[in-house]
Amino acid sequence: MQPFLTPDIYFVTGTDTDVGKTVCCQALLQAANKQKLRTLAYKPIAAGCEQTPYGLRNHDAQLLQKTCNLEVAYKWVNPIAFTPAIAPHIAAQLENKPIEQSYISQGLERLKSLESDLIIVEGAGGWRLPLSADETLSDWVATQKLSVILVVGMKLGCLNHAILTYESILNDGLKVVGWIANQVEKNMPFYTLNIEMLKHKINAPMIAEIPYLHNINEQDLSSYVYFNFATNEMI
Ligand SMILES: Nc1ncnc2c1ncn2[C@@H]1O[C@H](COP(=O)(O)OP(=O)(O)OP(=O)(O)O)[C@@H](O)[C@H]1O
Ligand SMILES: C[C@H](N)[C@H](N)CCCCCC(=O)O
Ligand SMILES: [Mg+2]
Repeated sequence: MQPFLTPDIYFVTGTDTDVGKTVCCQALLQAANKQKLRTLAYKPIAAGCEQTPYGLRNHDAQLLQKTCNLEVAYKWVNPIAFTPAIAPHIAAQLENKPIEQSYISQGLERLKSLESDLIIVEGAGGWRLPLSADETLSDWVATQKLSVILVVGMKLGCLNHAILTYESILNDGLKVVGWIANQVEKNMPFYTLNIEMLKHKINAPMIAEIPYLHNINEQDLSSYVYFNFATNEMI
């Protein structure tokens, strides 16, 4: 019998909230699915949920749940859900449900217990997302020693945000395995010069470049990903 190998796990962060982390997680999962890997997704914390007969549901988490190719219950993809679309630590305070790092870890362990090749973990907000007055989601990523993928939402101001985020991840002792240029604007002025500066500042490959597309969450984005998850090499 083949031994059960542990999956590769990537934590996907972004230069801010709303920069396309979910879109990029979908693209990465679609690429890995085409590469015949068994994929899972984890969105440990989601703020901005709808009440349904089955419980709270977050749109990002539902998209990730349907994009990965192993079937798992919603709760396994998104264990911590808050109704208001606000900073999660504030939602946690309002609802008197503190965000425990151990609970986030348990959720990841549960996914790791399934036979998969790849787990894509989507953060919430940007790198230093507070979980409480004293803890951030990046603390949890550091305890798990996860490899990080940085999504840059290509718009004016992204250079500063990308460089600060990249430096923080390295200072936290973690590896940035790659970054993604996500075109959140149809025509960013001097797009190519911005990409050049990011390539100069970030010592990791640009593993995907996603164009601006309508109905992007419904599209197959796998061809915009230049990373082979089976070999961990650029295509
Ligand atoms: N390349 C793109 N082309 C067109 N629209 C995009 C693109 N990338 C993202 N969007 C749109 O921008 C919005 C934000 O994207 P997304 O939800 O993926 O961001 P996020 O970083 O995951 O946000 P959050 O912090 O809430 O998780 C969505 O409406 C999404 O459809
Ligand atoms: C509600 C939103 N879409 C995200 N899920 C949460 C973003 C929190 C950002 C917190 C902050 O850095 O100010
Ligand atoms: Mg998202």
